Amino acid sequence: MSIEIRNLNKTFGTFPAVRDVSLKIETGQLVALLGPSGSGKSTLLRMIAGLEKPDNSDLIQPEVLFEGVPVGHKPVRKRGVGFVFQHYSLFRHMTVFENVAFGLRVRPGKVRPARGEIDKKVRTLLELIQLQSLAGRYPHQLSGGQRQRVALARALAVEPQVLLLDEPFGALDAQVRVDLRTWLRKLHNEINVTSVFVTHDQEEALEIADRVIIMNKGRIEQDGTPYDVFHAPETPFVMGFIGNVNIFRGSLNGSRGVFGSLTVDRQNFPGGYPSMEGKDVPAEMFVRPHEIELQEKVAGPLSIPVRIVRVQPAGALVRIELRTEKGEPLMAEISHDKFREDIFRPDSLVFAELKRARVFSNLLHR
Ligand SMILES: Nc1ncnc2c1ncn2[C@@H]1O[C@H](COP(=O)(O)OP(=O)(O)OP(=O)(O)O)[C@@H](O)[C@H]1O
Repeated sequence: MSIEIRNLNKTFGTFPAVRDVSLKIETGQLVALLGPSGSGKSTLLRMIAGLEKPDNSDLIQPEVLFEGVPVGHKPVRKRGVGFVFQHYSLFRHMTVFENVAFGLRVRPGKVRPARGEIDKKVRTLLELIQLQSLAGRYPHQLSGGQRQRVALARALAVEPQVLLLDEPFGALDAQVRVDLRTWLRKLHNEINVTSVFVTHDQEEALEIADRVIIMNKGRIEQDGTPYDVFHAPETPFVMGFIGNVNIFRGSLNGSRGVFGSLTVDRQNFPGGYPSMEGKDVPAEMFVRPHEIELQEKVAGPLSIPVRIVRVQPAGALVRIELRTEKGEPLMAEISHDKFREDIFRPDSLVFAELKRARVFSNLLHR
């Protein structure tokens, strides 16, 4: 089922938690709402669910449509939505099996499946979440990750048209989160229910979502594939929020930018550069650590002399902490192969060549 929302706003008192959000989600997509704490993700999700009413006035007429049909007037239980929350409380006095069966058993007589059918369905779901062998256990006899899987099976039992997940793995420890997100992606490939999940964990969003919607201060900053938001960030906020980044503050004078001791020219700039006229326009240059190459000699116009402060070789890439002549910190990441080739000793002087950088003018994006 597709989801479309138009002109959603939500103000709490005078505080605008969600501002003018419109978007369309295709059937079967797995979409992540990603943003820092307080950016409005949960509020947006709750409005899609019907748990929160969007602002409505003569000027703003919000709409939530499922498969093109407005559902704004429908209460939560009639929207065909399945939920999984961070602290989803399973019924403590019910077994795993009974928890999953619950939503079907409480259906009114006319639409309640027969007992045998419910049993069959629950068994299929337990198989799907790979907990068949724990059907008779009670929630307190499960790990946190197992409990969240049961919560998901319980949400799926009533065959929701849309699945909404609010930080579903937020309360779990790091390794369990990693396992569960791989598992959730696989599960989604099998069942293909249109799903929206809220997270503040960028790795989680980039790894499992088809599409990532980045929110900041109640607005959508960027809406794109994981590849796009990582490699082609459209705003300084997205550039700084996704992945690690070095930021150089400076200014633009037409086609020339000055960032500390570095002067760059739009003509031979390896990355995005805003085209704008004007003098001394405040700007920021963003460089990812893996887009810096370290050399013994100066190499090209985007080469800065730096001193090595510290080397952290424990990881997929070697992280090298640097300091510019002006004392500004800079972080580079190089491969272990490269690290073996050259001599990178703390305190030695090398040149950091910016292989790719992106300039954003503060005026254009604020
Ligand atoms: N019922 C409420 N009453 C007043 N303010 C609220 C209410 N619900 C949310 N807010 C405020 O709205 C803003 C957005 O909250 P929301 O929970 O949507 O953010 P979020 O991006 O999901 O954050 P988090 O990741 O911390 O859950 C926050 O500043 C929050 O304090």
